[in-house]
Amino acid sequence: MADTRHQVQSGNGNGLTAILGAGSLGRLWAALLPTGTTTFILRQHAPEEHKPDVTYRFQGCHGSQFPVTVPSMDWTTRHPDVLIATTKAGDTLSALEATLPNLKPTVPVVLFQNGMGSQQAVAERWPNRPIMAASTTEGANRPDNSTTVHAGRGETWIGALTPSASPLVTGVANQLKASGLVIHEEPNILRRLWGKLIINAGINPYTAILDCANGDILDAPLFRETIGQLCLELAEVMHLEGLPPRSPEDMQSQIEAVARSTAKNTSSMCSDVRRGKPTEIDYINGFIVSRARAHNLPAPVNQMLTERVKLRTTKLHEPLSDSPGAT
Ligand SMILES: NC(=O)C1=CN([C@@H]2O[C@H](COP(=O)(O)OP(=O)(O)OC[C@H]3O[C@@H](n4cnc5c(N)ncnc54)[C@H](OP(=O)(O)O)[C@@H]3O)[C@@H](O)[C@H]2O)C=CC1
Ligand SMILES: CC(C)(CO)C(=O)C(=O)O
Repeated sequence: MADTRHQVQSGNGNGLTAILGAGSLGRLWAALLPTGTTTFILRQHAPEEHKPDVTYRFQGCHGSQFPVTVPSMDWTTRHPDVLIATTKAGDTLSALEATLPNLKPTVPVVLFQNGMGSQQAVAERWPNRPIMAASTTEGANRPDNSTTVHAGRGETWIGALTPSASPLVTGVANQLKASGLVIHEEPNILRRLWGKLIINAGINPYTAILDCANGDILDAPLFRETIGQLCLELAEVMHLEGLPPRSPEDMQSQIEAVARSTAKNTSSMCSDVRRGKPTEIDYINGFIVSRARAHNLPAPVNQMLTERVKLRTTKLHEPLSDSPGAT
């Protein structure tokens, strides 16, 4: 008899995971899930356009390396049991708009974005679909186009965002556990996402503005002079959003502890700015500003950090006034 423990109840029972977003995190999952059980959903171009396999070298946490080849999705022959969305927060809604018409309405969708706001937008757009969110502390990056590195082992929590997702969380968690990564079912995923949001709000913008590694923010005057007020703003907004009380001092200690324990890391936001990519600031500090505004509350430090990160992204792309050809 077939072992169905790792199969999601609503799917086709083939254990196929479709990954929307063939970036660092998507490639991490594709490398670690069993060979032949993943497929990448690439950007939609012309329907008849041939989409190639995605090939790269994967480097595990302890330096082991192996080649990975993942076929791109062919909707005419393949039907996934789970779709995991590993696009950036700002791309997720439009990527799903293009993809979900192909996906059976009972197939669970798991959102892996950092920050907040994109998950709610997806759950509100498709309230009858089984939508879940995941919060992960795994770390992956791509030093070049053909290499994906598992930079740090972490854990992943998965929980339901829409009512029809609740009975499917165990099946999805079991399917993803075949990767060997640590997965937990999370009954209160929004609380878990807020927990990560606090860390990202207190580290990422500082590293992006100061163009430095996580640990280097700790002695920087910008951080020292504003982190107390930032945590006060976070505590006020979380209180008004009905989350369990957290003291600003406790949040600050946690932010500083993570900055110390990841001292040599380049944060995702600093890395985005350096590469000239859009950042997720609107879903981190920008999200706090918009929730504060909804409660008629000012959030000046979150606002200032959001503006300065945006300025930094724009500035990097402006031609220098003394560059050749500038007018
Ligand atoms: N990397 C990590 O360690 C972690 C990442 N996360 C979160 O996971 C999310 C993804 O991060 P990460 O993998 O680093 O980001 P990447 O930028 O490396 O990957 C995102 C991928 O999505 C692709 N994409 C964008 N739009 C579409 C679309 N419409 N259809 C198909 N593919 C699309 C991008 O393609 P293209 O390059 O062509 O734009 C890119 O390959 C982020 O929200 C991040 O915060 C969370 C925890 C850890
Ligand atoms: C925790 C932290 C800051 C680690 O670098 C992170 O999640 C990120 O870079 O986005």
